[in-house]
Amino acid sequence: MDFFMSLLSKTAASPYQEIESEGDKSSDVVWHLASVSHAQRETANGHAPAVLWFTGLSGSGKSTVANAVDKMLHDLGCKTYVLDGDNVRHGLNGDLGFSDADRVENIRRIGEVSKLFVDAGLLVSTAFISPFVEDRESVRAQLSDSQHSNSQFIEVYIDTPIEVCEQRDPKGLYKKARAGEIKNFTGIDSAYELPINPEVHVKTAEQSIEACAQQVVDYLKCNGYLDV
Ligand SMILES: Nc1ncnc2c1ncn2[C@@H]1O[C@H](COP(=O)(O)OS(=O)(=O)O)[C@@H](OP(=O)(O)O)[C@H]1O
Ligand SMILES: Nc1ncnc2c1ncn2[C@@H]1O[C@H](COP(=O)(O)OP(=O)(O)O)[C@@H](O)[C@H]1O
Repeated sequence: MDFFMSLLSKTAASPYQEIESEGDKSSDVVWHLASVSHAQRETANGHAPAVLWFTGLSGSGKSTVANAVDKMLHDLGCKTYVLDGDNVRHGLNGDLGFSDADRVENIRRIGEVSKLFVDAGLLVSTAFISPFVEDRESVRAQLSDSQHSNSQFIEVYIDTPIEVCEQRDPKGLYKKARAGEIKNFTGIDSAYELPINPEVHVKTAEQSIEACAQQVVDYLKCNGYLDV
């Protein structure tokens, strides 16, 4: 450690940057600047980083379309990853349930994780109901203070009528919710706030899974994300 510190002290710029403390948080926490720049990562990857933020009801098709998009982008040579509600709730967010407060915390943590993936240069797809406008906009705001010309937050509204979701019912959850066995179920006794101006609006009841995924990839192509 001493060896590295002495090396660092010989370099012109310090890799440490003080950050303003919020409230009573410790001001002893400093930000360590990265030695590989965002531009270097973009050049190496051949694409810009971003989060494709899929939002929609349970059964709307978030996971299905997100994974289809992930496969298409991977096949194009992009660095990608999918963060899925069902998986993340087993690990990182295993302590959270489905009250409004827990959903807010769920999305806050996913927002932070997404930001790290974007910082690492990836095209990350997230598949969470994320029912509240304020929380989605908060993640958007966190990803807007970058040096990139393109926005790093792309909201993908998976728009599927609840009747269709309920008919699909891939996990049998609507049936349980209607029977009163699951409380606070989104669209039944818990709110879903519609996206106001999503970058991509996908109607899964009107087109195939492949066409839905292609619509998202086309957005990236048309907006310069894949042309670095
Ligand atoms: N009460 C209730 N309401 C909604 N969904 C429920 C509930 N209980 C369990 N599940 C299952 O959890 C998945 C949703 O988790 P998310 O993390 O995406 O939810 S949220 O964004 O915090 O609202 C959701 O997955 P998807 O079907 O993939 O959306 C369900 O499988
Ligand atoms: N065009 C489509 N887009 C996405 N999913 C579709 C489509 N048509 C049918 N489905 C089916 O709907 C279900 C969606 O489930 P899932 O992707 O788990 O939704 P969510 O992640 O939103 O809960 C899957 O069984 C999928 O095969």
